[in-house]
Amino acid sequence: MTALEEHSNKGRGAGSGGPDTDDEALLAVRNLSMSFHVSRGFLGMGGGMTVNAVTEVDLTIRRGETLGLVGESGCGKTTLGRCVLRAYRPTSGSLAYRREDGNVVDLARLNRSELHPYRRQIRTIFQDPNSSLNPRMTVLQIVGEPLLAHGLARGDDLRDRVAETLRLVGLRPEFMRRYPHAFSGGERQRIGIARALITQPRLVVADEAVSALDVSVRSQILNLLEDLQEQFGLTYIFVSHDLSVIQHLCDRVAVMYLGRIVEEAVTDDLFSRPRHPYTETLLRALPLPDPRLRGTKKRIPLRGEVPDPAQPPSGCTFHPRCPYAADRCDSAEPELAPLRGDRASRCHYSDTLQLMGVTA
Ligand SMILES: Nc1ncnc2c1ncn2[C@@H]1O[C@H](COP(=O)(O)OP(=O)(O)OP(=O)(O)O)[C@@H](O)[C@H]1O
Repeated sequence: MTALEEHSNKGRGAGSGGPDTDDEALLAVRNLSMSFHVSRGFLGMGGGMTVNAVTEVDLTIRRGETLGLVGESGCGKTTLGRCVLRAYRPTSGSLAYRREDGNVVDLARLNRSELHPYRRQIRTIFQDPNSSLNPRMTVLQIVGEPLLAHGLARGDDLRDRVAETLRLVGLRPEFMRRYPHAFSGGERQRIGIARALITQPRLVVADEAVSALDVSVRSQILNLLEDLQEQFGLTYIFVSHDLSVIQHLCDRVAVMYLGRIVEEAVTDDLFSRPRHPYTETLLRALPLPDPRLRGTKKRIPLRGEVPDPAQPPSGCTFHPRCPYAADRCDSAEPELAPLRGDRASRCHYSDTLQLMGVTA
């Protein structure tokens, strides 16, 4: 197998936000699964079990867009993000990444050295700016390190590029001599963003990138991310629990439940007309600042917990918590089926249910 796998780009449209032939697709995630083997009991003497953290995910990320990933804790958002970053090697499936020269390479099949050039193109912003920055490194070392690692700059050139990137994220270049403890949470997150952007990436995975910040700082960082996206044509995958952040920032949203995408839609459509019962209950369980949504229907809490992914329910995995579950739902597993209007839902009854709990 060669490092560069030309991808035939044929086929699967449903639930992928468009067919693979979409020239705007920067990354086409296809049939991607990631399982972990977990040992049980003292020194693993209780045997092992398999946790299917991500199951058969299809998702297309288009150039220049922000795709939101939402779902309760444990639904597989972080694992999916880490597969895209190739921090994990997926158990199966492909990650068809369109390179700058137009060729497509399957990142899922590359080994460590083959992945190296792509690591500067696909970067991450960490969640917690307090723990993700090495306290013993100066800002110059932290922000400049990826340039050194990729052999892109050194010496004065490196210093100049760090200064320029600090300016871009709203920090003074002279800050490069300081250590992380000298900065506030918001400033540290700006340092983390500078570190992610210094290699001029094309795709940025931001996993709960603003959730550790105060509300006022949060909106400044979100505005910064939007400005940087506009300036550099960045593509974002934005993972968040916070639906108001997702609603504000994202062009499209994919909702995950127990490792699978259960609904995908353009942000406004998803928030105003959810088509999967899980999306509807998520929206109705959480307070939303959008006045269009607030107070239109009463809030209902989500019933029960997310089931153990090592022992998922039969049929539709959401059926034990679904307010609309019917007989068929506990035996037959629904597909992620395309609906009208560039959206998809994994529910037997998406076409017939009146999920209008959110808007009047
Ligand atoms: N390294 C690992 N080893 C074993 N199980 C794991 C590992 N990482 C994640 N899991 C399991 O995979 C499932 C999905 O976890 P993941 O962290 O991706 O979900 P999440 O939606 O990002 O949750 P959160 O919002 O809490 O981060 C969970 O059941 C989790 O316990």
